[in-house]
Amino acid sequence: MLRLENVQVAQDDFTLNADFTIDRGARVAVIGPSGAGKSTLLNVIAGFQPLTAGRVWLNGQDITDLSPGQRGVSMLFQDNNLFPHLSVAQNVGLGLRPDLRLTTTQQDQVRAALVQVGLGGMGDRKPAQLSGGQQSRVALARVLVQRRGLVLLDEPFAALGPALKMEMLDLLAQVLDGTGATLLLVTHDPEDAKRIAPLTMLVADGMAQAPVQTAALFAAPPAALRAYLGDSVDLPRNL
Ligand SMILES: Nc1ncnc2c1ncn2[C@@H]1O[C@H](COP(=O)(O)OP(=O)(O)OP(=O)(O)O)[C@@H](O)[C@H]1O
Repeated sequence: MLRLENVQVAQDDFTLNADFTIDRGARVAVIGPSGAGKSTLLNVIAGFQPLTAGRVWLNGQDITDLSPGQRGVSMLFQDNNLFPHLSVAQNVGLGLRPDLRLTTTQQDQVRAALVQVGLGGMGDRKPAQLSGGQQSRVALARVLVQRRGLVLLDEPFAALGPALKMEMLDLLAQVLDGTGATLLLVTHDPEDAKRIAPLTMLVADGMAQAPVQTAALFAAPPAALRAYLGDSVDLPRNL
């Protein structure tokens, strides 16, 4: 279980408050206007950004003062964060050991993660020798290989076309089915939320609200969500 208890993050004129609980194994989409604090929220949970007030709990442990590496949390950033001079396998291996001194078992884990995302046999390539979709798969494999209980994805597939993005979301769901990890997925696309996340959290007006049922939220969006979605909620699907 992830618990943000009276959390506040303040920087310059920006403030984000959060007070919510997410059950272990839940899948939550994080949606809201640009600049509302979605990335900030993930950074706080991952330990990359300090709190001004409050505590963060993960499975009963107070992780507020732990470094990112000690938290049992994996985070995937918007740009995939692949290193062009390293091979695909090395990029995945970084998830296990930043110095890449992998044991034979860890090398096997890297190979298995690459197979899992459909990149078996491509470990020796450089990222530039892969398509955009394949590069996203490498980044996902790096998250998988860590086998952490909480996975934070910050618009991971935003650069992909619709079909490829759906494919990646389905792959992600399949992988989470296997590991039982909790997911927080930042997205600007309501369809992403509907496809993968039974719960959705709205971040708006300085507040990360408690997650609610995705279907119910989009069926009757509150004012802040309506303002963000604009008319797009009413557009026919084929437009
Ligand atoms: N490194 C930083 N230093 C100072 N302010 C920052 C920094 N990064 C973000 N901010 C500010 O913090 C606020 C929240 O930004 P954040 O990136 O969390 O929003 P977001 O909801 O993820 O936006 P987007 O959807 O555009 O990615 C914004 O006002 C932004 O300008």
